[in-house]
Amino acid sequence: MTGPAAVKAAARAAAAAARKAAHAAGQGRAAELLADLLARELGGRQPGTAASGRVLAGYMPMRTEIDPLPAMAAHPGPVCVPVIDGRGRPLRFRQWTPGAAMVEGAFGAQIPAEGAWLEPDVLIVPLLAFDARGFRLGYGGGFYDRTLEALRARHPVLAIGFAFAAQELPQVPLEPTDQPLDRIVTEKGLFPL
Ligand SMILES: Nc1nc2c(c(=O)[nH]1)N(C=O)[C@@H](CNc1ccc(C(=O)N[C@@H](CCC(=O)O)C(=O)O)cc1)CN2
Ligand SMILES: Nc1ncnc2c1ncn2[C@@H]1O[C@H](COP(=O)(O)OP(=O)(O)OP(=O)(O)O)[C@@H](O)[C@H]1O
Repeated sequence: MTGPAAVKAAARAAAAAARKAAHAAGQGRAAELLADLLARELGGRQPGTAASGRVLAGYMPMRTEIDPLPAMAAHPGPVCVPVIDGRGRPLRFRQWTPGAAMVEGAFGAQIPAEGAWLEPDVLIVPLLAFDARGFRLGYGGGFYDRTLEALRARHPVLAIGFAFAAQELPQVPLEPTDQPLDRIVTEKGLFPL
């Protein structure tokens, strides 16, 4: 392997180690800070407010990812989580509620056993590393890049990276297909982009 893919693979290994150490130290009030940002950006957290009309995509935390579940549970509108539809394809999203029956999906992620397929306009995006330009490094499937590209071609999208502060890199290695994040939230609060 040469070129950007090899550079990304090396960055992934270092980022995974940094995330593991941060995860062991705990995420503090990170999920509450994320819920606060969502309420601020989307306009409230009560049923009947503007936020209840917005479809939020979260994720089921795997490995040492920071846990967004409390922020997902606090969203007043529909919430969904990613489902892999095949290599080289954008993610699909299935409705999730706290306590929904889950099964193991591709690559070890938990996915809802049943439920409506939804199109999110706000996404909490998992990552291995991020930088101050808003670029991210994931597990290398290109799933979120393809997904954000497709969603952004259809309607405005708010993509919020959620991570430990220790996952910041000076510059994430880039490829032309990388889609930037609109916001990044860590356990220290909203990260200035
Ligand atoms: N919580 C969570 N759910 C998610 C994602 C995520 O990043 N986090 N995804 C975001 O895309 C999708 C899952 N994508 C994944 C892609 C690759 C690997 C993985 O284990 N990759 C191997 C290398 C595999 C290979 O190259 O063949 C590895 O990292 O060791 C895991 C998940 C959908 N659901
Ligand atoms: N929209 C796209 N169209 C075609 N190829 C793409 C697209 N987005 C990403 N790719 C390709 O997918 C591969 C993996 O992308 P990348 O390394 O950016 O994944 P990642 O962002 O780390 O993973 P993920 O988004 O799944 O968490 C790269 O070779 C990239 O060129």
